[in-house]
Amino acid sequence: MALATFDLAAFEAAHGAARAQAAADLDAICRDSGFLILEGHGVPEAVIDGIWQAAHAFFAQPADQKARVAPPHPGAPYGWIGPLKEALAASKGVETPPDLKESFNGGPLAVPDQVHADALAFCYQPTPFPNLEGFRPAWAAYYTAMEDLAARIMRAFAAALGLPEDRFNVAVKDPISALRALHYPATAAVADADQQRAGAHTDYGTLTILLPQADRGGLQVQQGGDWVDVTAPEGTFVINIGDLMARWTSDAWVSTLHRVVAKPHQPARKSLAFFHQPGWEVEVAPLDGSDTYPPVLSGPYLMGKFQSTGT
Ligand SMILES: O=C(O)CCC(=O)C(=O)O
Ligand SMILES: [Fe+2]
Repeated sequence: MALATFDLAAFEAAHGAARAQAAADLDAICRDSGFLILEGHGVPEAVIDGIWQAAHAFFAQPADQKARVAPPHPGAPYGWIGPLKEALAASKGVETPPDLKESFNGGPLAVPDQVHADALAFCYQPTPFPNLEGFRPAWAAYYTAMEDLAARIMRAFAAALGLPEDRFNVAVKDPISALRALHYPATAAVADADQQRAGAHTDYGTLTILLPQADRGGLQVQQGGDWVDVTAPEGTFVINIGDLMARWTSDAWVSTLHRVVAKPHQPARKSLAFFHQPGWEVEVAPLDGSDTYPPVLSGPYLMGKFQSTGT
């Protein structure tokens, strides 16, 4: 499926009717598919090359090395989550075999001055970084670039919803976003129909910035009951709406079901997913004042979702 494209730099540079048109186009995409290709993102190539190098070097290590940065206790969110440890479909209440993947996960780079004790015990746990030369600076540079990009997209989202462009500023202050490097090993000769590389799920937060490995397919989005293949041209990101944006917009915007399909004899694939999540205590309630969804607090909501997927 060719996803619709949104040029962020062009939106930011536009004035008057052109800006309103770009915002209306973005609104239509978010109502229709909830997935888009982002151009004009401005993330330097060196930052992207750096994180790819770091991810390749990390996953190439033997399992016992990777295990040194496993989450320090059950339920801790960051570090290396080894193969067959997570089933994303479980977040939708669907029982499947575990996903065919491993991941390295990291949280906010700094702890703000005043944080809730639960936040400190969950999303502000330190990320256990591997002892690989260059890994940590490359990770931090990419994480920072993603935070900045997410804040810019949230301004465009506000415009698309006909709100003041700073409407989500409070949500992007002290965000508790997570960056996840994913590795899906090459698949075997036989695939179990129920087992995917990442089971069908929606993302939990406001928006996800995904960078799939070029020339490796597998990401599929559900459209009209069918699974449709998605690819991203090199130099772009795939952006999708998460559940919090659907809650905020009373389902006017869609948090679309997606998965990474497993088929026999696939080569290994990697991706980088940045999950933007408002600050721990940000309340998300329908912007139209309706009772489509009860209000939730960003942090506890995320924690509940996260805990549903561990095996
Ligand atoms: O690897 C991908 O392309 C998508 C991963 C994904 O959807 C997720 O981790 O939430
Ligand atoms: Fe996802």
